[in-house]
Amino acid sequence: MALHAQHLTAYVARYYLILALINITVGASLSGSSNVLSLLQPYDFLYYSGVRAYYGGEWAKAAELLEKSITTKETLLKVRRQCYDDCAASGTAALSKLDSEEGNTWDQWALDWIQQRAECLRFCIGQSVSPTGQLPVSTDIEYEFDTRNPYNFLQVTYYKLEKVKKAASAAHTYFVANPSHLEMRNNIEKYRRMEGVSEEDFQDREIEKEKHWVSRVSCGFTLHLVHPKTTFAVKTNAKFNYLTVFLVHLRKQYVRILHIIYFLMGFCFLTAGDFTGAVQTLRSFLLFYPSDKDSLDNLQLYLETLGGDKDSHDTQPIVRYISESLEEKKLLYFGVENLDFSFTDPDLWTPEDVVPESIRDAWRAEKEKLRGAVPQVGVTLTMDDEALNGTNRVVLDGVMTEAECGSILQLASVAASVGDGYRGRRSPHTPHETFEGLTVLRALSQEGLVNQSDARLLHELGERVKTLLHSYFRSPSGLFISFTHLVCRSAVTGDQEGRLDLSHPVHVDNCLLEPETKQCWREPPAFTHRDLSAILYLNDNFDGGEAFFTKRDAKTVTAQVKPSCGRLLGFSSGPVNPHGVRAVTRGRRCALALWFTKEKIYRDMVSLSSDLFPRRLGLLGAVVFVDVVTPELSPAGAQCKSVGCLHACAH
Ligand SMILES: O=C(O)CCC(=O)C(=O)O
Ligand SMILES: [Fe+2]
Repeated sequence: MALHAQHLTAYVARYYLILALINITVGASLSGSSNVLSLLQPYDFLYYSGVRAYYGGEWAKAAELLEKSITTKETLLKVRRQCYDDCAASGTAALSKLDSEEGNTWDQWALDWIQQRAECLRFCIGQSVSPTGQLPVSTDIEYEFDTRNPYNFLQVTYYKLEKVKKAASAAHTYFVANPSHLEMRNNIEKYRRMEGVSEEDFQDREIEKEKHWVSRVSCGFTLHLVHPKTTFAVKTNAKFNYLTVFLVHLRKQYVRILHIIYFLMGFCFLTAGDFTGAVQTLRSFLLFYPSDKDSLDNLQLYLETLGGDKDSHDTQPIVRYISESLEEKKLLYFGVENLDFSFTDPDLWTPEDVVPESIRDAWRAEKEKLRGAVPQVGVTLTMDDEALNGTNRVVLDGVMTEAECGSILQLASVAASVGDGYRGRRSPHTPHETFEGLTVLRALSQEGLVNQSDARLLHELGERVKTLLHSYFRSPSGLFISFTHLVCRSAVTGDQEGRLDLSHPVHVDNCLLEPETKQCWREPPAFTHRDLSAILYLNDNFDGGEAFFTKRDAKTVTAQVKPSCGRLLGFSSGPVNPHGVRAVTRGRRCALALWFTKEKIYRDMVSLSSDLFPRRLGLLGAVVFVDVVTPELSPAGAQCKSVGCLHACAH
């Protein structure tokens, strides 16, 4: 448990601070209220106290406090959910006004709705949770609980208390989330051999909570958006428009969210067969992006399906909002042009003719900067789980433009060195194809050779894919880019006759698949930290090369995907998704493979910030040894792919 000694030092200062806070709060509240002690206490405080007892060898106390921290965290979540449900109705009177009110007052009613709901939530949560318990916990604590570290402490604690059944269960719970933890694996083996321990004791205590890890955006009537700093709900009816506009109005970064909302909303309405809703959503989207071709085509299609336009959309308040906003902007730009007034337009949708000609160039440049931050316009869902006949799989189209595919293909031909990424082997998977790979790091380090804006695009694509998959799979925890690899496979001309092999054999991205036993071993040399896989395809001018999924036998094909520019195949990296690539029998197939992790220590430092590229390059020169090897090819212990293991690899 040397690991914890490091963590502990970091906690000490915060621990005393929290302790002081608790004393103050409890002391103060006690004088005013008698039941304050029955309120939920901060679970981080309980955890720190438990860890302290652990290091003091006070095993019974440690067990009690650690358990309490776990149950308190759980209860806190339940309370929040319950309050959220209980408060769903509050403020709806204000909400109903949105439809009937004329003029400018709709945003006040929207604000009213949000405020009433917030007040209801605050009151409701305050009934069960102490004021300090309501404070957000530090990211360290989140990390501890996300990685199930409390169970690591509990395992030893129960062992010391000679409660081996509980120890076995804690060990197993920890191991499920940390399958490469060899020490815990050994411990589990030891527990297995112990008298009084049976197979049923190896219970995953977190299984109920984890079940909700990946769930689809349901097409209910309220869309819950969880932003790192805010949680809010958007009604998927006419009022939806008010809210999004209101949010855009509030903060420009919500523009990013707006795209995702519209994307998901359109999809939701469609799957629910509500074409009127889909038309409304599209119309709203087109107000911001009037020339988005796909949306215009879709609108046409939906209207045909509906048999004409029944609603007069001019009466929609969002239309009024836009026209009023544009009038305001005209005035503001007049001020910028004539009165030495400064105004930064947060909206990407402002039409050019609103901006005076004399400042249009500067305005365009500014807008371009903003545009880089926008994840996606015009992305469509092509295949979901059902179409792909499996679990946690998706195909999205329109993720890249033709021009972007062209830039990355160009980058591949200039910079990719033969065999790079697979230990210099020209043909790591099959002798009938040559293989070229380029890592982001290499792209950046080839200054002069590689156009830096292309290299930057490579990085931005990673962020774009992350945003899309994160929202599609609705992972509550953060996702980090773990590795980005630009890969081209070329058929060797004259060597394709009678070919029966694959371009990439069937494998699972985060464990070692053993088709005979249908087991998948989540252990090195597999890249066990990978949680989500994504392949962003760049071209289709080749023969063969379809990606496919199989059952665990690695033989029974369950779905197939044909690559094309801007098509994104996303799937969870685990054993539900064995996959491979069919032989490329003519031409060159290029794709950007990306892997994402929930584990911060495995994040790709190169991908952290495009702004930091030049500075990081120097820093990261030492990480050039980063090498990509496929799970089935890499020798045991050859993994050194993140700064997390830099120390181990450096010497
Ligand atoms: O290129 C593809 O379609 C899949 C590649 C793949 O599975 C991998 O690199 O792990
Ligand atoms: Fe793969």
